[in-house]
Amino acid sequence: MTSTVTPTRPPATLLFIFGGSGDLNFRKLTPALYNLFLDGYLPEKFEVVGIGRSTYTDDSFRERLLEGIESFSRRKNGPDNLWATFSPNISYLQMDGGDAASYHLIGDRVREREAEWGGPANIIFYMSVAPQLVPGIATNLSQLDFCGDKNRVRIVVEKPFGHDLNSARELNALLLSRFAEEQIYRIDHYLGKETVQNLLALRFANTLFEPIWNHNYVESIQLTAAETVGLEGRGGYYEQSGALRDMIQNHLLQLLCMVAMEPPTSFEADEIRNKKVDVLLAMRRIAPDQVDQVAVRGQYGAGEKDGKATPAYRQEEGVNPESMTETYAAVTFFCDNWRWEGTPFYVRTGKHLAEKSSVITVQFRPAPHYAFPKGATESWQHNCLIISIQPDMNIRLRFQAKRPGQTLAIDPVEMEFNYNTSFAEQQPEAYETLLLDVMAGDPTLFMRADQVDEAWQIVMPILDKWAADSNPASMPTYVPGSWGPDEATAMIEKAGFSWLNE
Ligand SMILES: NC(=O)C1=CN([C@@H]2O[C@H](COP(=O)(O)OP(=O)(O)OC[C@H]3O[C@@H](n4cnc5c(N)ncnc54)[C@H](OP(=O)(O)O)[C@@H]3O)[C@@H](O)[C@H]2O)C=CC1
Ligand SMILES: O=C1O[C@H](COP(=O)(O)O)[C@@H](O)[C@H](O)[C@H]1O
Repeated sequence: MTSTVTPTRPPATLLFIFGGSGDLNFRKLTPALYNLFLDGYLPEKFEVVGIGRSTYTDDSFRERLLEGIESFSRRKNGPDNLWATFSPNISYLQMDGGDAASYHLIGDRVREREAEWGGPANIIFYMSVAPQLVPGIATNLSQLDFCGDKNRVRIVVEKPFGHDLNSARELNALLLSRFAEEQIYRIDHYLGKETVQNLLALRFANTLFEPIWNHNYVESIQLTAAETVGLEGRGGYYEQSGALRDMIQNHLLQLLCMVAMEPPTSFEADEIRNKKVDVLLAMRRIAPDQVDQVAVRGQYGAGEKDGKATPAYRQEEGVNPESMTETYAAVTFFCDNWRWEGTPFYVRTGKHLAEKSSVITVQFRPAPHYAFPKGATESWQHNCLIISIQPDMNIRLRFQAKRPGQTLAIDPVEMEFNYNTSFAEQQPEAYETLLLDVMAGDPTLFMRADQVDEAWQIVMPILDKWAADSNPASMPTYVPGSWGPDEATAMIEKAGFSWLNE
């Protein structure tokens, strides 16, 4: 989060990307770095070193990265082929992250560059590799004599952060035995999205909402992250993960924290993170015998898209034909504190759903009394604040208005704020914001160890209950292109609500 008004350029930075030859760097990291360069945010002295076992020369590596930019960057190559100016700052280091003996190559590179730049630089190690490689790489890095320097050495750890509470604790313990907490940047890319950061502005830069932002006025809150895509070739990963681990334990619980947190007294990283972790600490723990009442899972069945048959999840490549991995999850959470006691938070996510849509809907209570004549309120709907995170980026306030004419009738209408019409600026990608924050040493939008731990504690009873069920017939299914399994509808309707597909 850019806590200063205009970010100053970070100091000289040497960024090593373990997994430089991988998909994440190709699709997200280098495009983000290049956009930062185009916008003038990168340090004047800057180098990226991609690391992997594959064979590349510096030139062939740069060529591959340019392909990624042409395919995936919001700006492509940009004006005047500035890639030709930027790409000499990129090089490739062929090494195996598990081979401790080769880490002197990193030490050599740091010393060379610092000698050339005339002083110490920020050194960032981005772990864009499978999670099982992270402990070994972190251990090997920590042997380098400069890695204890808290002021200028940082490591960035990609998701998934652990597979469950125990493995997350082990990973945190390992990292914290080698690096200080302030050196560890645990990425949750949702927190880098503009519309997610705007939740803080919406809530804490306005007086309008705060008086009614509590259980007295808010009847329920829904958080949805619906995707139309399926596995996109990540069957091997997803089969070990599932919707609850992949999206709810991290992204959606982080969003919930931003919606539910108390006002911070400052924008200091730990102040924001303390307020967020307070929400997690207050969340009602789910007893094993309550799981079926508050959580629903599902798997997509076979379907059709654009006139072509699509396979059921269990027929996807890399997926067990009797898989018990959920591609949809919906959970009812409660936050037991003064502000939110009794207000349910309905959270859901899934693959192959009807729409790509991440949206937060705050539904307010009805007025205590409607004095209008009978029939006038037939079209009445709840007052709602609908916060669209993506792909639409807008905030809508739904309220009632009198329909013009001599008959007294009220209809729901909306006021809308839309990023595209209100602001001329382009939206930076989440990874642009997050990479700039790492370079600037601002951890506000990154997860602290205690946040990760609490989030795992909250979902573990559900994961344990689901893991204990090995009967393939017990997994609810849903039609691709729908809004999920009927069981999810039943869960929310039993409580007197319905899913809002806004
Ligand atoms: N791709 C995405 O969109 C997203 C990915 N992530 C996370 O980012 C991380 C990377 O994902 P992704 O890029 O998709 O994975 P890939 O499988 O595409 O890339 C893995 C990378 O790890 C490198 N690697 C593997 N073994 C070693 C080793 N022993 N030493 C050095 N490098 C090694 C590979 O390089 P080589 O084979 O050359 O050694 C490759 O560059 C994962 O944790 C993933 O969960 C998170 C969110 C989104
Ligand atoms: O972390 C992940 O997020 C993506 C969805 O991200 P978005 O920015 O497109 O909403 C999801 O597809 C993926 O499974 C998950 O690992």
